[in-house]
Amino acid sequence: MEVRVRAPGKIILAGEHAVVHGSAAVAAAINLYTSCSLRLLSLVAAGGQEGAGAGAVELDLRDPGLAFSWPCARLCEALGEGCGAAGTGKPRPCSPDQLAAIARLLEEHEIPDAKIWLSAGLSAFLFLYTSILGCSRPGKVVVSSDLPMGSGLGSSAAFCVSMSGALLTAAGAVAAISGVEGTGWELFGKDDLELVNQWAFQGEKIIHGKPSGIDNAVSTYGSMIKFKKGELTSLKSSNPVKMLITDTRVGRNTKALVAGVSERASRHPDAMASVFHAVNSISEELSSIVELAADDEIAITSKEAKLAELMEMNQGLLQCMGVSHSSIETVLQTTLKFNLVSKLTGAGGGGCVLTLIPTLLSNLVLEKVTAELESHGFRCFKVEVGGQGLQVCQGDCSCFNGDVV
Ligand SMILES: Nc1ncnc2c1ncn2[C@@H]1O[C@H](COP(=O)(O)OP(=O)(O)OP(=O)(O)O)[C@@H](O)[C@H]1O
Ligand SMILES: C[C@@](O)(CCO)CC(=O)[O-]
Ligand SMILES: [Mg+2]
Repeated sequence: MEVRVRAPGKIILAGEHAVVHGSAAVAAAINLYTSCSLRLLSLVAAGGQEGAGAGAVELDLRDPGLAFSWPCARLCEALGEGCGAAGTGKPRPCSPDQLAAIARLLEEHEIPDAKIWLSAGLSAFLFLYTSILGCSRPGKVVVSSDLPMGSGLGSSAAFCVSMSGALLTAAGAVAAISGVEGTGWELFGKDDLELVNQWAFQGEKIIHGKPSGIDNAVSTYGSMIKFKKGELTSLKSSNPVKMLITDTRVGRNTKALVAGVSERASRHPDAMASVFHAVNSISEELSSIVELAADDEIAITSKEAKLAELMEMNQGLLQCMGVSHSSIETVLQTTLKFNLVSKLTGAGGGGCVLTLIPTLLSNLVLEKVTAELESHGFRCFKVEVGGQGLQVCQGDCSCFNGDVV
């Protein structure tokens, strides 16, 4: 049996970091995906084969170009009781003992120093696989992604959502109920998505430490959402929101940035509470503006001007939180020369920056600003905003553009 799924990355239009402290945030899915294909090997076949791969859980990460294999017997021995297949039951968090056992399993593999940041993703993988399917189900998983990793576009969430979606489908805990017209993709129902989202959140906790849950929610459900304290409101954007994304290519780590903001909040509780409160107001206002129907050029221009101003204010507050970076400031200054407004997206500290592209902006100006940004060594791309969340294609599926097992 082979399952193929994909889960989107995201942009955050307003509210990152403050959302971890209870403020509202607005996020949307983008048309860049992490794809995951999973093939369960039958126990008989796996046991009957001798040599490498027999009776093992294998993971092939195409983008960093690394492959791993853990014999099922070793997983059972290391994880013992933490290893009951719970796929159909309520998602449970990774206990400290389980995490320590997973870390020991990873130490048995030589991960190159330059790719040590992958350990968090590998830990989430081992936790999700063994928690959902148990330790004695041999299988092979291949992951490939359009998303730059560790850049603010939700690569960790897309990884956890696609993995949870594939594993839960293989476990028979969830199943697609409808197709996306004109494509080979199928969608899950609300309850199934909720189960996937809860498992993915447990994976995100391993990677992020203290995630708000917004990234896994938008990757699971898609669309544009307002998210506050775990509660989700779907936003109907009446006009397309066009964003240019600039990847500064400055690597950073969400877990460390989130921890840094929390430390600043404990040093200056009153000041930071005011900052988070201001971000909450910005997200609330931005979410209502997104839903306003603008039918003519004047209305659209005025709507875009309001969105731009709110993004600019949010960027100022992100700077107050200490998560901007000189590369982000360079993007802001460059786009401002063209009267365009930008803000960081995701955890900041480098990574990606959003620039609002007004409907009336000429292609010529867009090309000029892109060329100037790229002259700094940054990478620009345009994305579609607000598409589908988790999708599955079972059987022989030509729509799957990831790598297959
Ligand atoms: N395709 C993948 N394969 C393996 N691990 C991945 C993959 N995508 C993400 N990860 C894991 O997630 C980590 C990056 O997560 P991190 O939260 O720091 O950045 P992000 O999710 O891209 O940005 P943000 O959280 O700001 O949106 C990587 O270091 C790796 O451990
Ligand atoms: C920085 C943060 O707010 C968004 C990361 O995309 C972290 C989170 O909400 O989990
Ligand atoms: Mg992340």
